Amino acid sequence: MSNVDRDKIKRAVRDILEAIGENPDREGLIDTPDRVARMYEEIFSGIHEDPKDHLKVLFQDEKHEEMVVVKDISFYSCCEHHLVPFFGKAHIAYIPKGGKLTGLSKLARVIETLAKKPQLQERITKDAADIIMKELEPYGVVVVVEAEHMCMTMRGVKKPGSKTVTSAVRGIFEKDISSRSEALSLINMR
Ligand SMILES: Nc1nc2c(ncn2[C@@H]2O[C@H](COP(=O)(O)OP(=O)(O)OP(=O)(O)O)[C@@H](O)[C@H]2O)c(=O)[nH]1
Ligand SMILES: [Zn+2]
Repeated sequence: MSNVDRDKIKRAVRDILEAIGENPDREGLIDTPDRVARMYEEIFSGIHEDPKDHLKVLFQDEKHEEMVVVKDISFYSCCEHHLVPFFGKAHIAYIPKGGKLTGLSKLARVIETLAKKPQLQERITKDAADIIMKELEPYGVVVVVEAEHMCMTMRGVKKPGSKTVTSAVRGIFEKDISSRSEALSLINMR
């Protein structure tokens, strides 16, 4: 059972097409409201998921207490101000504690779930760091997100190629400058 009211989206998209002066009944647009409804259901599916549910997979027997970095996690999200895409890469470094090591893909899944709703880049960054801290209770976590916002490139201020970089630093990384530098250099290593 879907949580999305597809018929309501279809009606709204038809209204928008009319409002911009298009003919929603012309051949090329006739199925567009339905396509947009299905697309919204897909790209906003994170509204109905809890990102922390991905972090229940733990490898408790592995006593790995060294840094783990998953970088270049590509994501697509939608800016909550204009409902146009912003997209880029997220990088996560954490130091697991007490056997709370999670599956690598689960870190990417946290980003994926957070991205699939109307969002702010800062909120994805901060929420990912806070959820990992709460669920995995690691020594620390660093999340860096770099993205291009289409509301700044295709319209408005029109600055194609401009990138926004946000970071959230938690736990040991807040105070231990050498650990933080190691995490950031691993993230920046190409
Ligand atoms: N902090 C933050 N701002 C964002 C994000 N995505 C879009 N924005 C900004 O949200 C702001 C909305 O500004 P408004 O003045 O209300 O809207 P606007 O008239 O369309 O603004 P312009 O984009 O400057 O034309 C813009 O500065 C966008 O660049 C984001 O993820 N984080
Ligand atoms: Zn925007």
